[in-house]
Amino acid sequence: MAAGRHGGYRDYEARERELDAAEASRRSKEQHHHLSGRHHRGDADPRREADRRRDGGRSRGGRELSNGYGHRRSPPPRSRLSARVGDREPGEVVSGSASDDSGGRPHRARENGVSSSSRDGESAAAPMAPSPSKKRKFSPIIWDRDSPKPMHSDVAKGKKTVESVPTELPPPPPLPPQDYIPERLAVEKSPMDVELAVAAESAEQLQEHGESTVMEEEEEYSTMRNISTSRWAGANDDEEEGSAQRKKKSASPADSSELGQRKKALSPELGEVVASDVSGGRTVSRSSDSGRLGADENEDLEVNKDDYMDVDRVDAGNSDVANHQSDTDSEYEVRRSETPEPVKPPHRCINMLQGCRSVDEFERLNKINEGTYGVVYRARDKKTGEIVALKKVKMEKEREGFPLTSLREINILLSFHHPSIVDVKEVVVGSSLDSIFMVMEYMEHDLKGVMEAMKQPYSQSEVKCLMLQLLEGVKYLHDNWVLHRYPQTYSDVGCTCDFTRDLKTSNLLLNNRGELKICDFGLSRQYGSPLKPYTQLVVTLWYRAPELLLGTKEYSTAIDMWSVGCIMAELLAKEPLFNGKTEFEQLDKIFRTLGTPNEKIWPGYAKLPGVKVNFVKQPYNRLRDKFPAASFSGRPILSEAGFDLLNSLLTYDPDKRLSADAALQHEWFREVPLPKSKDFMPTFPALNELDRRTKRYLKSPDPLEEQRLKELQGNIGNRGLFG
Ligand SMILES: Nc1ncnc2c1ncn2[C@@H]1O[C@H](COP(=O)(O)OP(=O)(O)OP(=O)(O)O)[C@@H](O)[C@H]1O
Repeated sequence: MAAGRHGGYRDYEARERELDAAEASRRSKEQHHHLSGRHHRGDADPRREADRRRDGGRSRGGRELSNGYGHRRSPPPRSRLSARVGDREPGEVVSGSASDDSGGRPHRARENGVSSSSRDGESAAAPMAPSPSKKRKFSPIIWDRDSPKPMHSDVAKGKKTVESVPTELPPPPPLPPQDYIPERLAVEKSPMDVELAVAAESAEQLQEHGESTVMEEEEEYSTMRNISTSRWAGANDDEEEGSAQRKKKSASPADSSELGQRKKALSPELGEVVASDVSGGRTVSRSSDSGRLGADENEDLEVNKDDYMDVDRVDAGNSDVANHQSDTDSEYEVRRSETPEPVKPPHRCINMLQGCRSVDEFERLNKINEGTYGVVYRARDKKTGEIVALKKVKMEKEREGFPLTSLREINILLSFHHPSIVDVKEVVVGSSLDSIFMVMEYMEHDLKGVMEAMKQPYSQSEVKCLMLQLLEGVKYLHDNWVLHRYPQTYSDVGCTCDFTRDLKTSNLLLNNRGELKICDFGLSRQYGSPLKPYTQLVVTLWYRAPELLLGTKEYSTAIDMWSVGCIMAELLAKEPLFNGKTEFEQLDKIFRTLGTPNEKIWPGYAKLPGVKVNFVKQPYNRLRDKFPAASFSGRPILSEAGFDLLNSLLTYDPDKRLSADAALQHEWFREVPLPKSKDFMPTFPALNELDRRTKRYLKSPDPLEEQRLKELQGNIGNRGLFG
């Protein structure tokens, strides 16, 4: 069994298997259905078909290279591959010993516009014509779209800007049914469509939470918060929601300036507050320079047009609307009348008027981990008995109140529903209202911890199972991505906001049902600059895309795909692919493996701010050396298709890097060994249920830790290490 292979947890897993036998068999069928459904879905679903076409045929069956050059799935004729070593371009793949291992068959691999050649330089592919049809899909949703011009900032200097204007309208994001928005309002509503409101009543209600001590003992961050007087406008309040949505409908982004002003009042941006009087349905718009709810939020504040966040709303449930924003109202009306009115599913949101629950309603079980930006606890909901993860969001130095943008982001997270995304169930407040906690579904492990505990790397079929789930989650985030443009003065924002920066193994959570879920996709960044974490923990650079390391001012969802490539390599090898300690070292490691990029394989490279002349000059891509097709040296083996996927994810030019959608269609997932069913994925003792000190011992046993563990065992009683 795989479990045995992964660290001797056979008994544990066997117990698990026994208990879950019936359930496992059911899920096995579902999984089978899912996989076969994937095949059929692609053919049956016209939108997916359209996506595939837009991806430039990169999906299986005649797909092209993500680096912009034509590519054949089967090895091309020898004549096309033949070239001398000296003909190789920098960044070119140099296949390793695998070439020999595989009987002299020339390896086809590619990187940055050049196909691979055999290691001895027998062959190298000539670049083929670039495919103009391959464009990275941009987010359907843009914040601050009305900005007169893109705002730039220097990432390397601590300022950052996301500047992405969609070159084409993407298909509507596949929102889950929970997020359904009534047809009439579809053009306006999106998961990102959030309103913040302030009501005097909420202050009183939240004050009733009283004193709490449960989660607070370790907290050092005690500043005045004004969340007690804030709320999200009527998401659960049907009556109010209805009226708010009607107003929103009339406040389309494309509407007149007058409507724009009204919309502004309804959809606050940084620092803007909408106060709602539920009883009277009164809505008052406010704004604050600080971007926070202040104690004096009852004062009417002037609406500043520049502060206004313009959300380009796209409704997932209405692809016509999403894809044809230029349609006239009448055309839209016609389409609406043709579409039957679906039943509105339950919509999860927080009504701050009713107040957030108090953290007192949870019993703390143990501290799971402390991330860079927040502490995560395992806790039990006293009311339901449900085990959850509570993430306390640090708000050190947030003296001016709770950042409004954070509330907006919380609502975004609450609206996300996907099997590969950790569910954020609700937000609860600390006793003194100076802290907030996100209540998340609890996951037993994170991938980083699991890989540290494993004796051997995951098998290829296990990696495929994990990669499929990861890619599904990333695709979901990208389909629902919010593009932000940050105000020129970074300090005006005091926070960053994106859903793309933090794909790394510690943010990939696993449970003992073989499920992988992405956590921490941006919220915590609301509370501080990513370059200035609250703790002194080192922010890992291992998964960071080269364009970010080189200080690009513009980046896209492609940065996540680079991280996905790094994670795939790490899953296969059980060690990080590029583990630099500094940005320079990180780039150096990347260049030594993939070759030093140049203008030819990465147009625009030379103009990137961080490009230095003293980078290592490595003319070839040596990635294949690390993942040969056959190996007697203990290196992880990877088939041609697998290497093709890995190399496509680790393509230098972000525009040519494989998208999540295209990656999901990659032939590697369809060749043997097939992806393992989740039900047969290895399981592990739930380290997250243990005290961190115990965890530390299990990860790296040493005499000192052993002693500490013995002491600790006195505290955990008869429960045993694995509970
Ligand atoms: N829902 C959850 N269930 C179980 N453990 C979790 C959950 N969410 C987070 N964790 C644990 O807490 C750790 C830190 O969480 P998270 O990444 O959200 O915090 P962070 O402050 O953003 O840290 P970083 O920026 O370093 O990733 C994770 O690596 C994981 O071990």
